[in-house]
Amino acid sequence: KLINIGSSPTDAKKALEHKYDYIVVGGGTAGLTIAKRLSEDPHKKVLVIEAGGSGVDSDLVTIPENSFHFIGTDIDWFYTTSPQEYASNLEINLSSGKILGGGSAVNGLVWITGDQVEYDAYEALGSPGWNWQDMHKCLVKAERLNVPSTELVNEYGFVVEPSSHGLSGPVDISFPEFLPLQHTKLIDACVELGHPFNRDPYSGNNTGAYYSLSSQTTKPIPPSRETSEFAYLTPNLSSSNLVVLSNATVTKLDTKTSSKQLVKATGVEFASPDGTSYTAKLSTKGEVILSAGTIRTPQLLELSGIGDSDILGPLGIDVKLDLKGVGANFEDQSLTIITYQLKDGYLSFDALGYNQTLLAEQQALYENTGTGWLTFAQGAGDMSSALTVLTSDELAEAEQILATKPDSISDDQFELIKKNVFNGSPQAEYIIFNSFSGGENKLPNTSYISLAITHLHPLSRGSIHINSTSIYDHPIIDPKVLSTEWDTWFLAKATAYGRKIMQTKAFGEILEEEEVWPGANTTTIDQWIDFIRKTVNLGYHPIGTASMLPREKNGVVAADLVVYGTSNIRVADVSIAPTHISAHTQTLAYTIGEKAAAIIKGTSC
Ligand SMILES: Cc1cc2nc3c(=O)[nH]c(=O)nc-3n(C[C@H](O)[C@H](O)[C@H](O)COP(=O)(O)OP(=O)(O)OC[C@H]3O[C@@H](n4cnc5c(N)ncnc54)[C@H](O)[C@@H]3O)c2cc1C
Repeated sequence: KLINIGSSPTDAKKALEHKYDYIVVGGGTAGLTIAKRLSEDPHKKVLVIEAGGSGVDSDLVTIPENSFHFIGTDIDWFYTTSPQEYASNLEINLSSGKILGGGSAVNGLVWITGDQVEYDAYEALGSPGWNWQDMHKCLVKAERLNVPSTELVNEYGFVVEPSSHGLSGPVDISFPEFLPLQHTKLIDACVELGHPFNRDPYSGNNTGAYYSLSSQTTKPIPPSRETSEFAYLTPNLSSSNLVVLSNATVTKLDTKTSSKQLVKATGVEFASPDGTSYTAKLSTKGEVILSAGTIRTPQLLELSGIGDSDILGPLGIDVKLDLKGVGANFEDQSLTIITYQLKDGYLSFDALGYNQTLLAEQQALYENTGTGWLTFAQGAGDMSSALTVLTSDELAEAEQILATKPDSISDDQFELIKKNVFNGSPQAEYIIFNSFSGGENKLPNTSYISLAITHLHPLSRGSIHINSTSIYDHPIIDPKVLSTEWDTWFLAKATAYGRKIMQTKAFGEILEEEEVWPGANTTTIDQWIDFIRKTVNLGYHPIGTASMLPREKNGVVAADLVVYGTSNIRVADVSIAPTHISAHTQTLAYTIGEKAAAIIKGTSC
């Protein structure tokens, strides 16, 4: 049952007369996954409390090409970082979905998994059962692969290995019905430069150029973005033991300390949009599952008195549990953009802004036939290892830089990442943004494209901590982006290599020769570093603030996802990921949701 507490407070009050076996805080990607799976036991009552509303009737959500259009709207938490000391004091946008489905309702729809060694690292860092094999099974359980039609295969050359995917899970994944020429050119360009073409990047080896699936449906027409709401909640609205309260913002957990000196949650406090306070209660053996995402999960723990006493004490918060790792070990990938103008006769999505006839045509095509530009999702990319991006001289320089561990990161995380830099697993991702996505002096009525370059495994680690006792104040988000020599040097080199990709014969057919951004004057490593320090972005893939690590290594949860020092509080969202994967993170969120449910039920995926 879905109850909007803003419009149906009476129904909400009635639902709150019950005690729940599980209260899931946050109905986002992982949260709705775990809630649905837990509710499969008809004897368990499950309550989800979500700050946002439903995305069912929102074009911003359902139309695939609208991803990123949510930024600044009322379905965006609209965070920015604190001024970044090593990046020209930039306050970098880190928008996040405030809606049922969370990130899955607003993201870029890219559906991709990382390299096997990156998942195995979770186990190596101290969490038995968290490895590629087990985690991949959980992802497969979530997936419903739509095998591409012969027409799509013939038109774009899409390849997919069904054996790497689930065919009957709740989450529809498909190739987009339309892939712009500039995206297929990325694959041609990378192959021209000698990168491998990877037929099955979902096998645990994702290195090379590849076609990527996206989280969208194929039927009915028109295709829709797939979200955790549409996949896990909408088909199960009639389940009597699954209640979802929307437009309800959790303010803190109610806890007591048990005789064993463990903190025990007894319920959850939350508020409706008009400020009315409510309490949801747990049954005696009940559990709270925090799935509020990397930014809000540590905030809620801290507001509930669980966190670093040096941070909570000065704010006057009663410290229930001194847990230093809460909000620490925060990591995001870092991203730069270079921009080129398309030759006359070629169009990018910029044209939807200056050509109203084209926009109307594409809207009609989408509505009537389910094809065309509005079905767009990435569809193509390249994961490059350091061995591809760097010359042999540069690899020698990389060894020198990595001879010293920066203070930001733990010994074992550093050693794992360093090993992977030289063993050929991906360190940089290249994807096309099909519009003018970075730069100055944009000409009217002109189509551009940008190349987005992502450093997948930075060594910088930052933090997310509260600075007030109110849930409504954003926490301080400090990724410490580019704070290590490696992060700065490698991103600069990877960005310079991006220019090589854009200067291939493949792209020469469709791009004007002159680079629009940063432009031909940027050539030396110092100039590239200057460029990235002035323009760096984050990957919108924040992780790590409730890390699944040993407690003494800034861990917050153990392998069973129970918060250290508590008896019935678990975390299940991407904040538990201790280090990054070479991928976008929605597959990780669904994996965590499925695996967390299996752990709680005492089964496996
Ligand atoms: C702009 C953008 C683009 C992205 N692009 C891609 C992509 O193309 N491919 C990909 O794989 N990944 C992408 N990602 C990342 C991916 O979507 C996220 O990593 C993933 O969805 C996170 O899942 P989660 O369950 O950890 O958190 P979320 O899905 O963010 O869920 C957290 C939920 O908790 C709710 N919540 C928070 N605080 C409270 C509170 N106090 N009370 C009640 N509810 C609360 C939120 O509203 C939200 O619904 C993108 C993310 C963004 C923001």
